[in-house]
Amino acid sequence: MELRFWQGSSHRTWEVTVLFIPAALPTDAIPAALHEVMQRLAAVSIDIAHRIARGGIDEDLAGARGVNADGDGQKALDVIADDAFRAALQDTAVRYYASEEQEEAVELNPAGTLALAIDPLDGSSNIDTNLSIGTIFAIYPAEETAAQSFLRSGTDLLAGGYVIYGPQCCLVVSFGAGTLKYVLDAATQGFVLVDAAVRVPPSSSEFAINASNYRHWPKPIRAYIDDCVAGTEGPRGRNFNMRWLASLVAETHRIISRGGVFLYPKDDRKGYQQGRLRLLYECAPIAFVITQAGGGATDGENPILTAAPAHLHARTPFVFGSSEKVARISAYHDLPEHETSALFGNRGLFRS
Ligand SMILES: O=P(O)(O)OC[C@H]1O[C@](O)(COP(=O)(O)O)[C@@H](O)[C@@H]1O
Ligand SMILES: [Mg+2]
Ligand SMILES: [Mg+2]
Repeated sequence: MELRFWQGSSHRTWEVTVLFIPAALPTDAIPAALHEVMQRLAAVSIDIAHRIARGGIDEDLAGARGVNADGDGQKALDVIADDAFRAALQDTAVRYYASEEQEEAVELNPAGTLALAIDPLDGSSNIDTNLSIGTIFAIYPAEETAAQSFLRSGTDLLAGGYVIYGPQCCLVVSFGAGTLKYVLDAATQGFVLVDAAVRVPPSSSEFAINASNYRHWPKPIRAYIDDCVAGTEGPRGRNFNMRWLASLVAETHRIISRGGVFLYPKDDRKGYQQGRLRLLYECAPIAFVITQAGGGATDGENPILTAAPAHLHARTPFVFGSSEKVARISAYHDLPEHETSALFGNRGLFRS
């Protein structure tokens, strides 16, 4: 079945076509109130996976477009994905749709009971590099206004998840009772549930951070990374490995698969006082998936899931991954300042 939508706004009007595969996602493990919405999300993401695989053949998905509400440059696929999800959710139970690519939330169905927040395309800087990119989504109960629906803590989430467009296309989602992993079967063009109880390994030797910002980080973050980099010669007494993909979904998927920790701290660059990642569209749903899989997710000090965004595009420092590593990074934040200033040696963490 092919669904066609006309998508219009002050600066763009075009047709959005989604090849809608009715049984894109088995719904046995999904709460009934979310069946239709999850089916639509799955159908659109299968379509996006196809377009990514054909990128450069008949369209340039990485071409520059406008600038979004946050001042980030948009690429063609950012806009295509946003339009496709919004159009496909129009006649569903979604009352409010809030997207990283749009300044305000839009009301899709005044009678709807759900509010959906989305990062339609995460990791945009990798669209033309053939590395994994993704979509992140969060579903809340709809309240009277969009603000009431979205400016709340992640503890109210009905669902949080992501789709990764990589060598495999996977959907990883939690409905509040554990984390589920589905893999797209290329033969049937449907997702197959492959793990109904995803668990993040509690410990690991890998950390992920954009180390080019080292000089801008707060002291506890520098101290933690200093101690990892010092390896066997430092206070941790063992070696670590570093990864940085610049694609939050891809980092999440690696951590879900084999553990590790991801850090995007606040730093002293202009515009990064609260880090880079958005609480509503990125951090809350990823934190939901990770904590439901036994991992940890904080802003360095406090749980991400207890924080409510002050506005739709609010950012937050973000640390998540294996529970032991997230707890250790929180402990670095509790050290007295003189201990995070010193290189190696005498941190209270290592005296006992
Ligand atoms: O380029 P930086 O500063 O390392 O930031 C990388 C981060 O930015 C992001 O690309 C932000 O997401 P968008 O691509 O949706 O804007 C994350 O996926 C990634 O973790
Ligand atoms: Mg993103
Ligand atoms: Mg994005």
